Amino acid sequence: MNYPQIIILNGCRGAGKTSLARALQELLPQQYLNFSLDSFLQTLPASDLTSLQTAQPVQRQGHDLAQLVRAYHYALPGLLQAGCCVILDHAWCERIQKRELLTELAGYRCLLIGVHCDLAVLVEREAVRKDCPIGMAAWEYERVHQDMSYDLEINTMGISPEDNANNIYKYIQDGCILNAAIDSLENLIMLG
Ligand SMILES: Nc1ncnc2c1ncn2[C@@H]1O[C@H](COP(=O)(O)OP(=O)(O)OP(=O)(O)O)[C@@H](O)[C@H]1O
Repeated sequence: MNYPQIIILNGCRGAGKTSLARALQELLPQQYLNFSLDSFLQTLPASDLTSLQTAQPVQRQGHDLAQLVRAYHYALPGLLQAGCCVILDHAWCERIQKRELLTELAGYRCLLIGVHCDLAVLVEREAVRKDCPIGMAAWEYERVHQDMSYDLEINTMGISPEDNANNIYKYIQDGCILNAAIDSLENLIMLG
């Protein structure tokens, strides 16, 4: 089977991307690494990570969140060139970050998936978490799917991560069409 080299799950914080990524990793016969910005943030000094998660300024010299996001994107071709398959999850909200990600992935077989969930549910899920500032879900909700087109769109409400993973696997087994990453990149370049 012609598996995608990279599966991107783009959706708001709390939409269920990590749960879906884990279910998909278990289901797929091909091994995929689950790689997210959190994989990078976990390498920060613990107190800096706590500051980030509570929307406090990080005082330490050299801290640059935009640089970390760039590093996250730039690391991807290295993983793919080494032969790894990757499930990537994040809420890409800024046009420049969407363009940077998709530029790095041009030329790779990329399955781009939009992960949706109603705002009211996102706000409920956000309220019980301790690792992100309140209000981020609503901010992301307005931006995350802007200017993007997807190969596949899924909703995490009323359907389990395992069932959504099954639907994605079926899409891959049916010889999935992988046009959305390049279509989205062309659109983002045109928008400037
Ligand atoms: N399909 C689903 N149905 C119901 N609840 C779900 C579903 N998927 C995830 N959840 C719940 O929603 C919460 C957030 O899930 P998850 O961590 O997977 O989201 P996320 O999009 O990866 O968030 P983040 O971007 O912050 O890592 C968790 O409590 C999880 O149990």
